[in-house]
Amino acid sequence: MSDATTYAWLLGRLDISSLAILPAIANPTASEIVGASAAMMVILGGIAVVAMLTWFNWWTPLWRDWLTSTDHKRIGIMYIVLALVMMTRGVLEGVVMRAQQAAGLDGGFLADSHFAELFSTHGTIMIFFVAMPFIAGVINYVMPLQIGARDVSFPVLNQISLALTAIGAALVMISLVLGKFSTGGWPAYPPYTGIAFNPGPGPDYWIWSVAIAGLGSTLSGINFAVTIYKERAPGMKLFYMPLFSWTVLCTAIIMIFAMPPLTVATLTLALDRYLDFHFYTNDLGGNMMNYVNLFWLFGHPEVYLLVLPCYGIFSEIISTFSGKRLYGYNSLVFATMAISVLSFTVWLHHFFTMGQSAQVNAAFGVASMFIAVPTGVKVYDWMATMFRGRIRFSVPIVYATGFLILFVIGGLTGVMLANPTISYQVHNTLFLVAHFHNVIIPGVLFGLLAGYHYWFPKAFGFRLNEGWGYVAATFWIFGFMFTFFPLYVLGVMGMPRRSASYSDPAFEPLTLIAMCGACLIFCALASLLIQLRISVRDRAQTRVPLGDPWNGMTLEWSIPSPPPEYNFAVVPEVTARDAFAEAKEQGNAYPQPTAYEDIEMPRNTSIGAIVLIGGTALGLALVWYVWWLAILSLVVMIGAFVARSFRTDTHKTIPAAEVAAAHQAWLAEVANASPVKRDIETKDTNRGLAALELPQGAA
Ligand code: HEA
Ligand code: HEM
Ligand SMILES: [Cu+2]
Repeated sequence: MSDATTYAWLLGRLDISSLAILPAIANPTASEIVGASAAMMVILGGIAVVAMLTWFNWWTPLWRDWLTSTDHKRIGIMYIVLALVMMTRGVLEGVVMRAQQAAGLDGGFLADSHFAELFSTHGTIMIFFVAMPFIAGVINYVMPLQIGARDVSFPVLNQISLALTAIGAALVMISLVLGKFSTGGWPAYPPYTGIAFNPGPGPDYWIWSVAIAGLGSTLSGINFAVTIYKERAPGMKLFYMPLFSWTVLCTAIIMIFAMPPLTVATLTLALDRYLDFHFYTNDLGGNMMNYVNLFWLFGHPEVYLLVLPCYGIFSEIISTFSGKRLYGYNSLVFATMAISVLSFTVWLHHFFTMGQSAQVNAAFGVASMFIAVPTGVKVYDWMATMFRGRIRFSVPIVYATGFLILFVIGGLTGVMLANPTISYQVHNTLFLVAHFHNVIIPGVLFGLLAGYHYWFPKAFGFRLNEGWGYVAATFWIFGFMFTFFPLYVLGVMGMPRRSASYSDPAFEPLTLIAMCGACLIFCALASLLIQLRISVRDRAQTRVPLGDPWNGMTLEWSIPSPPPEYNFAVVPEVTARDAFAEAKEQGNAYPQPTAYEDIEMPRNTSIGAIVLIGGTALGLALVWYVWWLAILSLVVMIGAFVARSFRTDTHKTIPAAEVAAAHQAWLAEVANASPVKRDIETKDTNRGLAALELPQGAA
């Protein structure tokens, strides 16, 4: 018996040849060296993190304050850190792909299969492990504060959702070091992901990372929706909610209904691969078109799930920095609802060319175009909000302006694609790639970055550096335009998406411009990192402990920065929309409470960490056929859940006296803050400062 079979029970199909670095040593082609360097970056990055945690003695605080925390704010921050780490990889992959295509006339430096792996990981990472966790993070941080809640409805479930998302991200990272990832694109269509075409571990990595993270998103959706229905502060009717919270509610409902089709698609694909089922094969009654339908039944609502909360972020930012209440609040809410419902009626526009009748195509084409109507309503509402506002041109509104101009272009090319006859011409060309980056980058990414800039002072008590903020935003906007506008032209010229190389020299100049654009985007990412570093260094000068750095209108600005664990010392009574702005107008922004009560908060728990470790082991075991490990990790996780269900001391009480002391100290700080100091705290830029009112009515 060979060594491999001797150890098969122990390591499944994992053996020394699975190490991604080895081929680069045996056969150092450019492609292998790029792959091996990426693997080394993951390994060295991992070692660096462990070394840093040990050197600074950060293991205990990491465990006590973060990994076991059930506080929605900390969970939100961890989601965002995860998203930023994964974004670094996603952007680097984008740059490498653009370099490959720029050099791709009759060749390039990457092997075809390596390029295929790159667009598959890039798409998967950007959607599932950048956009989704970033959104989940912002929602987690902001939504409970906006509705006057002390936490989400199910804090422990929240921790588990984060763990499930992190498992997916971990599996994609591990695939750089052990084995290869799928080559089937982010939708992982069979037959490319079928066992006959690709028997390796790649599609299995995709299946388990997406299935596990998708489960986390379903649970998050339930958690967010229940929180909004059940935890609003007294008096906060649904139509008093800030617009961001409204978009969260609609997104949560989309999550609840759109994630299950993805779960079904991934798990049936797994059944095909693991147990020789024939859902998506040509023989034995299978039909791979069913996969395509199921995937886009999820995939289309998914893109609105991503963009709706960002519409919410832009709504908050545009109104705050225009110094005006939102124009057309009701129409914005109804437009959000309309988009959520319509998002479930258009999935077929992703495969107009799959052979259904012209009538069916026409129906879905028209339905897709309908979405332009509520979206247009929103665009006009935002413009009307800015109209005659005293606009403070701070970093978040730079992103918002970039969004308004660029997103409309991306939306309009979407409407073009919704016309089946046009789709027949440009489907699966770079025109499509340009369309979706044109909606996702200005719409989703700019929204999240604007939100990051806007709420950062709330979360950490000091501002992000403005100068580097402008630099990053400018790089993003111009980098985006240089990278993706040429792709519209390339698409119309007929260059297919997902091509590692091409033979038509006419494509070359535009691919070169796109590569330069990608380098600008890389500079944008670097600027964000520099900005963070500098902001942390200078934090003493940019502190905003009073908690209202932008002259905000909603409840999250009415509490200290960073907020206490329980958010609100006394849960506020809400009597109107824009509750904090209203209170300021009435001179009652910081009321003196009549009494304080004990506050009950959930205790820390290690269940999330157990799920993280157990789930990662389970995922790896399934990918590599290590059955004993799969069973063991399942048993451990189930055991942990059973054990937890016996615990009775799941909550702790924060005594009223402690809450009162902290709150009174802060109120005194607010009251003592001279107008000058408050002015400094509200002075994000010098522009338009005259329009600012200082917080009034401090107790
Ligand atoms: C955030 C993500 C996002 C958003 C918001 C959108 C928005 C839209 N998308 Fe896009 N789309 C994607 C992400 C997104 N898309 C992705 C990822 C893919 C490809 C996936 C893949 O294959 O890998 C894709 C692919 C895709 C296709 C498939 C094409 C093909 O495969 O051949 C189609 C076809 O109909 C389409 C249509 C639309 C439409 C009609 C909108 C509309 O919602 C746009 C509405 C907005 C506006 C129109 C602008 C503002 C409106 C006004 C100013 C009012 C005036 C305008 C009019 C009256 C027209 N999209
Ligand atoms: C930041 C700079 C980015 C660059 C340079 C970039 C570049 C690219 C490139 C070169 C491709 C392959 C195009 C092809 O098929 O020929 C691609 C595909 C893709 N990108 Fe990006 N991208 C970026 C950001 C994003 C973001 C932010 C998202 C989503 C949140 C995203 C989602 C996708 C998806 C879903 C695909 C399709 C993958 C597939 O074909 O299956 N990208 N990108
Ligand atoms: Cu769609």
